[in-house]
Amino acid sequence: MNPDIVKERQNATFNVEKLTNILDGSPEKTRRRREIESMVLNDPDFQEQDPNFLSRSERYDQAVRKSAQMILKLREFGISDPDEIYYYKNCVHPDRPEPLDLHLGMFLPTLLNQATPEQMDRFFTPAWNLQIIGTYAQTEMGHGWWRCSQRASCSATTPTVLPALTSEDWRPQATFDPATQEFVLNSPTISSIKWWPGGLGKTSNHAIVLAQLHTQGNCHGLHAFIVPIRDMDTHVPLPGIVVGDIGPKFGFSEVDNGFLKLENVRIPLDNMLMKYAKVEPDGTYVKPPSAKLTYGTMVFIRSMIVGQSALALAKSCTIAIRYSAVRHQSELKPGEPEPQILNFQTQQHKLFPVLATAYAFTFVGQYMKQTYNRISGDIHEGDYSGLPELHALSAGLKAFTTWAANGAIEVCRMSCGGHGYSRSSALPDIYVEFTPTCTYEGENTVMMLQTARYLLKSYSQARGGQQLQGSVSYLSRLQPQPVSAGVPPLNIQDLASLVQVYQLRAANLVELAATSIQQELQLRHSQEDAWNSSAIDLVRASDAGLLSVPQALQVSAHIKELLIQLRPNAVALVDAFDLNDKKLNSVLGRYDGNVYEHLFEWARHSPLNASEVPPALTIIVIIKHNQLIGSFFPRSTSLSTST
Ligand SMILES: CCCCCCCCCCCCCCCCCCCCCCCC(=O)SCCNC(=O)CCNC(=O)[C@H](O)C(C)(C)COP(=O)(O)OP(=O)(O)OC[C@H]1O[C@@H](n2cnc3c(N)ncnc32)[C@H](O)[C@@H]1OP(=O)(O)O
Ligand SMILES: Cc1cc2nc3c(=O)[nH]c(=O)nc-3n(C[C@H](O)[C@H](O)[C@H](O)COP(=O)(O)OP(=O)(O)OC[C@H]3O[C@@H](n4cnc5c(N)ncnc54)[C@H](O)[C@@H]3O)c2cc1C
Repeated sequence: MNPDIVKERQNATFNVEKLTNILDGSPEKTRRRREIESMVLNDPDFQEQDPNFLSRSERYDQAVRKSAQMILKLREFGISDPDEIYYYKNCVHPDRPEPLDLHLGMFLPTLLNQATPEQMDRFFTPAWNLQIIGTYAQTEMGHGWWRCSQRASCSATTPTVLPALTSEDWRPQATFDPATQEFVLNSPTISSIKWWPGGLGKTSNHAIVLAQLHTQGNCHGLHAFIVPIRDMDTHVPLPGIVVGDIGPKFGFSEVDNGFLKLENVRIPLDNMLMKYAKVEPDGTYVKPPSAKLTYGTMVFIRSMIVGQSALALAKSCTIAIRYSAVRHQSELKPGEPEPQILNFQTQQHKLFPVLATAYAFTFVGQYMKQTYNRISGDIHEGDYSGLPELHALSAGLKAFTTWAANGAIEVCRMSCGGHGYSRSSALPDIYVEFTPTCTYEGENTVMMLQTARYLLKSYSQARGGQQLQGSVSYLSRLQPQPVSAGVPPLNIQDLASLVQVYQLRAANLVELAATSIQQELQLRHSQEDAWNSSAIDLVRASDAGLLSVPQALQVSAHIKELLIQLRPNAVALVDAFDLNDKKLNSVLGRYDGNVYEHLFEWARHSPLNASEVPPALTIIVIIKHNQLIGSFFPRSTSLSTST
């Protein structure tokens, strides 16, 4: 154990185990989490080669092998609680998305939420047993954006009358053919080819495909269809299915994100998910109680991503803070030993806010999950009243927490200096695997605009005298104040006072956006144009804060005090996240702090070190021997035979 890190733990002023129990929810939950963790981490079937030293295809193969083992073990150990599945999966594939994520995270949940009992028997049971492997295909090459309900322009005609049609007409179509009781699915244009779905490229044999429903000559907007894409025995693509991998990406190397072109693919009537909307055998369309129910799985994942932001931050600051406790640099005072870099105020100012945010997001993630479970329970009982708030909250928190975490991971990486750039630190991987959360499940700006839409509606209800409930109740209670009204009193030591100032600021910003829309409406006479011209106000918090200059200085001084208070407990606070070394997989973030010897050991495994003279360098040796440089170089291929 590194002596610095031992000393850090001795100096801590609280019981780490108790805090871990609070983060987990209870001592029993901590015990169970550790039990699951040891099932995976001590299981030889999950041994792996360090993916940093593998090619993409090797990474994919290794991930598929581990995922298949995972499904067998989940079954063997009878693990079926979604939280426990999620936890088990995160231990099997720490920090890395894997080919079955979409199957577990979106295919199964969409069936649970939108399939009829008959469809549950036909699809969910085999999917749970991994006979059916599914993905969720919404995004297309030309559009990530969909409308859940029918628009007047939605048409089933061919592209000969292009000017009269909108982009929605060129999305994938599912046209009901009553003669055969089948839907015929087509991707009418290149841009309507499904693009991005995880596990689609090579792994899945079924896809939930989102397409425009056409029946009896009418278009009814976006609906979900279960489409078999590969033969269940041979895994070869079925007729009319053009499918494959979209190629290497920034990260997600283990995942076969794919493309899918549908060419007159026929599926039976009862492959449309019909818990809510229905098509009768004669083609009659039965409306769902709410068109937005089609988007239910996205709300589920958005809610889950809030907790993922917390986990990514917890990992990043554990690595950076432990490393900062064992790394020594420079001299604070001439002649004295080099201090731990964690003693530099600037290092604390980088890392302690990240630590605080990791804690805050952990609790926000728990709140989001509880809210999701409560409101989706109501929805299952037929009460849809909570849906708008759930949508606005999950969209807004998904965007806010992923943006914040995305930036903070990079702060942690840079705070580790050069070693943060090495893949051995794990920080580059955490970043590349996390950053697409800002894009997928709804691009963040688009999600913020959805939340803004809800806030503006709530604002106008509050101005109309309604008493609002839930997360927007502050809009009923607070009267937005013009900046000229002066600054509100603030006690920065008092949480209630801080919350009040935040609420007032939020109310002011909503008012600002509403005013902008009103002004734009007078100029542009179209609600949509006025909305777009006010989008910056809608999305971005304005620069006008509510604090006076002396208050802002007071905050700054208080932050410095807090840094000093936190310093002795910094390592203990990250220890409380209880991230096992194998799960963290970071040379810099090791629990024992023995960084340098393991950094050296790790580097020796680099494939480039497999031989002292890599084969490619033999050409240099040959060139040297023959003293062949300059004009001879282009003919070097024939030179190798000359020695
Ligand atoms: C027994 C065992 C059980 C086992 C279960 C298994 C569980 C196991 C769990 C274990 C988990 C394992 C691991 C999981 C890991 C998961 C990793 C996942 C990786 C994810 C990869 C990414 C996948 C994707 O990206 S999928 C594609 C996502 N795409 C999007 O998100 C597109 C975004 N676009 C949209 O949402 C829409 O197009 C939108 C909202 C931008 C515009 O739509 P529309 O035009 O219809 O809206 P508006 O006109 O603006 O509004 C109309 C109206 O509707 C309201 N509204 C919009 N959306 C919603 C919604 N979602 N819900 C409710 N309401 C909505 C909107 O507010 C408007 O309301 P008004 O009242 O009219 O104002
Ligand atoms: C790693 C990864 C995995 C994915 N997995 C899946 C999957 O499994 N299944 C699936 O269906 N999809 C998947 N996706 C696709 C993902 O859901 C989409 O990329 C995402 O919804 C964003 O859509 P887009 O790419 O069309 O972005 P765009 O909407 O084209 O966004 C580009 C820019 O335009 C701006 N913009 C767009 N619309 C508006 C607007 N109305 N107002 C203001 N600004 C706007 C955005 O803010 C952004 O800056 C995945 C994507 C990634 C990166």
